[in-house]
Amino acid sequence: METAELLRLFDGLRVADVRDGLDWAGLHAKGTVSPEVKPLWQGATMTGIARTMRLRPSEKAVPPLTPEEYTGWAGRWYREIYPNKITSTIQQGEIVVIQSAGLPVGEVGSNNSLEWHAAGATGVLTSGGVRDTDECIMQEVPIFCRYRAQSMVQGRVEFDSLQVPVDIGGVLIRPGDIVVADGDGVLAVPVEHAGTVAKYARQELENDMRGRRALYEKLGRPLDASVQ
Ligand SMILES: O=C([O-])CC(=O)C(=O)O
Ligand SMILES: [Mg+2]
Repeated sequence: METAELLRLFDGLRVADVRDGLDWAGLHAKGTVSPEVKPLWQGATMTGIARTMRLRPSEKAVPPLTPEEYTGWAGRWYREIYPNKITSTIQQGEIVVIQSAGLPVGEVGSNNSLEWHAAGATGVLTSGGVRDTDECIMQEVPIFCRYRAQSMVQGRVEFDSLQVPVDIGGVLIRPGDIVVADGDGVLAVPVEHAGTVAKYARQELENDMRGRRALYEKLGRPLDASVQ
């Protein structure tokens, strides 16, 4: 299925609906990412196609360096050990999905998340840390992460690979799978089940909208986008 068609199928579906769709498709045990992975800011939502990157902890020793030497050494780390291979590969409607090295490091920050967004990514999902969080929140790129962090990557994290299956909060996410995230957390739909899952998720959403719309009317409450 084409990206545009997949995105159309999942357009407007809440995490709760997609969870139900997975159940209806017999996938009770699949999809739900650990609730430790949360939106960085209240109101963040995103739906997109996974473009994955795996990072790994480094065991390279940091040599004794003067601050002047450190500038060059850190720059080399970003060129040689942690090269930015992902930005130029991003397609419109994708979500950058990062299997973190799992260290107290901000592998995602206000700069790279905005760069990925400018390249077409709808949002960012990481099993690890984010830094520059106040700016990330101000920039309003949807980011879902496990924790906040402070450190840069040099001396700590190495690039491993692009477009490999990754583990995000106990869920295997493969390149091309559909990621849906909102205030209820994150889930991933295996792409081969996308049609069935979206169909029953849509049925759940429409039933729910009808039910809540009737309650809105009974309460004399003005209708909003969630019920029409
Ligand atoms: O420099 C990094 O690797 C992460 C970061 O702070 C940013 O992208 O803003
Ligand atoms: Mg930064």
